[in-house]
This record gives sequence, C-alpha cells and structure tokens, in this order.
Amino acid sequence: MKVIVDNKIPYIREAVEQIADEVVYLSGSGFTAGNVRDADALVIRTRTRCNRELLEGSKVKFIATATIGFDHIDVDYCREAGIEWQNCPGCNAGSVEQYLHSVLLLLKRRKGMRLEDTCLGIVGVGHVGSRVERMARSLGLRVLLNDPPRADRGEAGFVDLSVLARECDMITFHTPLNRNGKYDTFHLADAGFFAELQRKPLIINTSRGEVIETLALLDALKTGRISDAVIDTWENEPDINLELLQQVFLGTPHIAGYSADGKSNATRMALEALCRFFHLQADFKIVPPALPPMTYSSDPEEAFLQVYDPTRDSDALKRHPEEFERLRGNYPLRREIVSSAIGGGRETIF
Ligand SMILES: NC(=O)C1=CN([C@@H]2O[C@H](COP(=O)(O)OP(=O)(O)OC[C@H]3O[C@@H](n4cnc5c(N)ncnc54)[C@H](O)[C@@H]3O)[C@@H](O)[C@H]2O)C=CC1
Ligand SMILES: O=C(O)C(=O)[C@H](O)COP(=O)(O)O
Repeated sequence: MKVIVDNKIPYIREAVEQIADEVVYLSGSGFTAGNVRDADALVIRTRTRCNRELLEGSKVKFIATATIGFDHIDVDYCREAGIEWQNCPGCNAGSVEQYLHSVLLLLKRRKGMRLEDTCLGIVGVGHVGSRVERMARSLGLRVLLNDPPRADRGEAGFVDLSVLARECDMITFHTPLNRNGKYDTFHLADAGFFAELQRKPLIINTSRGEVIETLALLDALKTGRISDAVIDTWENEPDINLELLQQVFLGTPHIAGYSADGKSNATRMALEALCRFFHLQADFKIVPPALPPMTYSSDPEEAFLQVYDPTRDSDALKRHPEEFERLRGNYPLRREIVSSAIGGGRETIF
C-alpha cells in the first residue's frame, strides 16, 4: 500500500512507516494529480484540496484528514468516485477551548471585562462549542446557544441567532463551513447580521474564515457596531485582510487547534481510520513528547496564561503577516493543562 502524507503532520512517521509499504511525504500544497495518481491513500491537513482536479484517474481509495474540519474535501466528488474519507471529530476541541479560555482571561485583564456580567453567544454547539459553553459557565458568564441542526432534532436549550444579536456582549462561532443546504454557514455573519447587533459585542471566530464576511466585519469594527474582534480563521488564508488583522484585539494564524495534545489525537485518529479501512492491525502509540519542567505562578489565571497566551501568536502575525503559513508550519505546539492542575501555589509541572 502506498500512502502520501502531509509533511507537517507531527508524530506520524514511525507509525505510518510500519503500516504502509511505501510512504511519500509532501507539503500540503504539494499534492498534485501527478504525484497522487498511484497512491492508495492520502493523509492530509486543511492545506490539501481533495477534489476532482486532484483525484480523477488516481488509484486513491481512502483519504484521512488529521483535522476536525473537512471543508477542503469535495465530499460529493468523493462519493461519485467511490473514494472514502474520514476526519477526526473532536481531536483538537480541547485546544480550541484552551485558546478561548485564554482569550477570556486576557479580555478580563487587558480590557477590564467583567466576565460575570457578560453574556456570551455560542453559534454551533458541537465538540468545540459545548466545551466552550462549559468553560465559560465555569468562569461565571451567562451563555446563550444557537445551533439550528440540534434544535431541529428536538434538543432543548437553543435560541435563534436574532436573540444572540439582541442580548450578547460577545459572540463566538464554532460551526462547520457548509457551503449550501438548509444549514449553510458561508457568510453566516454578513452585513445583515452585523446590522442586527444591539450590544456592540466582541466577535470571535475560530471556525472557518468564510463563516464571517470579512468586509462586513471590518465595516462593523470601523463603525462601532462591534466593540472588537478575535480572529484565528480568515477568508482566503494565507492572503488575509491586512487591515482587519491590524484592527483586531487578537489575530492569530489559524492555530487555535495547535496543541501537542490535539495534534497527537489527530495523528492517532487518522492512522486508526487508515488501518480500519485497509483491515490492518492498528498497533502503534502516538504520544506528544514530554515538555521540559516549568515553574508556574501561584495565581491560577496567571499560570493559565503562562501555559498559553495567544498574544504572542497575534503579535508575531501582526509583525509578519506574510509569514502566515510559516508561523503555522513551524509552530511550537503547546500543551493543554487545565487551570485546576496549576493553581494553588508555585509548582512545577510536566
Ligand atoms: N481554528 C482551529 O484551529 C480549529 C477550527 N475548527 C473548526 O471549528 C468548527 C467547529 O468544530 P467542532 O465543534 O468540532 O464541529 P462539530 O461538527 O462537532 O460541531 C459543529 C456544530 O455546529 C452546528 N451547526 C451546523 N450548522 C449550523 C448553523 N448553520 N448554525 C449554527 N450551528 C450550526 C452543528 O449542528 C454542530 O453542533 C469547525 O469549523 C472546525 O473546522 C476545529 C478545530 C480547530
Ligand atoms: O482541525 C481543524 O479543523 C483545524 O482547523 C486544524 O486545527 C487546522 O490544522 P491544519 O490541518 O491546517 O494543520
């Protein structure tokens, strides 16, 4: 079996080389029709568009994407061509939760936001959104949830987007990018959405850039219809809107999911899917490398931000937006450590 693997997927080499007869590593954008033609399977990230142009006439039978999102896979074409695929549901949801948790602490510290007086709207309450809900409630925020697919399945506890627009001081997006159908999310936040907002909320997007219409967001920022924004996912990555980048409170290069824990989950789940598809024994361990010991502040919030402060990623991108892909590709994967594990005294962990 020949497998082509994205060369930025961490912790994968030893395991995949045991599983496959031949392994070729390519950059995400380096997958071409010519070099996938004789492959049986691809293990990719968000940077490889799997469509007719790439796959037609190839031997590829299976694609594993080591990501939660799968909007880079043309699922209709894959069905038509008989190519099976698998994403890694929930693999890095903990990492996105960590990112949001740090963002809330920074808003409290730097903008004086009183979290217990803040109403947070969550759009899309799946693997990530439900973790964000729990975390936000634990910090004392009031939370409103919007998830029409879940509401339509008869689940309770959801409200319309118009209620979020009326009541929320902060709105965070955690939907997939659906480009059509009843639950289309392409430009879900458009000029009409921003016009409805009543409380000048802060907008957070860690889902997919195309869920928010960039120019409408920029206009809402300039006209004060929103108070600020935190943006991790952008339209047209890596050629992002530079004016928006310089205006937002935090602008990061699509790294909310970049914890070592999330990446190792993704690698393991992608390889397990590959083994299931080809009926192979899944006999490998994927664990993130141990990090050197560190000493943490006795203040739990300070310690949480020591573990991960998105300001450093935002400052790096604002200084060098042209390095969007390099900042992602060479990212020093962080660890997910919950604040309860590091509170209550100066201590050394890991
Ligand atoms: N920035 C980053 O590094 C990362 C980004 N992501 C992105 O985060 C997003 C959420 O991921 P998960 O929670 O794991 O996905 P999920 O599939 O578990 O949950 C998505 C939720 O959105 C809901 N939804 C679908 N259409 C909707 C609509 N029109 N309006 C409101 N809700 C809708 C679904 O019913 C579901 O509950 C995805 O776009 C994923 O690609 C995920 C991981 C890392
Ligand atoms: O899992 C997802 O969905 C994401 O957005 C990933 O964090 C993106 O990571 P890459 O696949 O682009 O490394």
